[in-house]
Amino acid sequence: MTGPRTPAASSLSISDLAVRGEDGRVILTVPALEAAPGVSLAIEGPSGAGKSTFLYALAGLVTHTSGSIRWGATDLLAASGTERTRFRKNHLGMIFQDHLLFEELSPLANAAISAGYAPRARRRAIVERARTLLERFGLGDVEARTVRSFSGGERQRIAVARALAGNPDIILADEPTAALDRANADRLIDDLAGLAREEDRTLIVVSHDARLTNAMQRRVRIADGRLVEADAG
Ligand SMILES: Nc1ncnc2c1ncn2[C@@H]1O[C@H](COP(=O)(O)OP(=O)(O)OP(=O)(O)O)[C@@H](O)[C@H]1O
Repeated sequence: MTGPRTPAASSLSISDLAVRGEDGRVILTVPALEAAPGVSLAIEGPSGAGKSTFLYALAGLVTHTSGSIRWGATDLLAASGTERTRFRKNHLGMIFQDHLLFEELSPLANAAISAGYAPRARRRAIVERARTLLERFGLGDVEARTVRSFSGGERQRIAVARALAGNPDIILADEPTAALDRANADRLIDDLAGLAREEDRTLIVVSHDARLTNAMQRRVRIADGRLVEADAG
């Protein structure tokens, strides 16, 4: 028996999106954007163009919006605050510029933080996946030290492990390589792009790093607060 098909939560469809700032000024418009589940997509554009605003909008974290952002059957902008929170918990992994790690906790406790509010049956899997990801990212001492004593690059990788530990369908990342030297950036790109590809996750990154944007299947550009397709690949 097959029931009615619901679109995968990670298929994205945007129409007539406008985001306003606190002063009422429109800071971003996205006339239309469609992305299939499992795609990797780079968002490029000059500083102040609206890239971070777009990423926050995709996570349902902005107010003063009109139009629609659909992830599968969920219209994020029409959803209540509770529904948005639930959607984020169930489907999104976010890597934002300020990592907001808990300084007093170990890398493992940080990476597995979502286990604390996940259903009991999922907790062990989250902790184990967090541990596996930290190992894959080359981090030692994952329980012995607090994150305060880890370097910028290591903290970045802990933040990535945290975003991925809950097995999200959708990963949103804002300048994930910004604080890293070339070697660490390249390693993170391989890890992030590799995991997304192997596991068929939708990955959307904002970045000025050409190596990272070139590793994505599609690139779009935001210029003067408006999203335009740069390269449909
Ligand atoms: N809540 C807000 N109210 C008013 N203006 C805002 C608000 N949020 C962002 N802006 C403005 O909107 C513009 C886009 O900001 P955003 O952070 O999205 O740019 P960006 O492309 O990510 O830039 P960067 O590459 O420098 O991080 C900026 O001019 C910013 O000051």
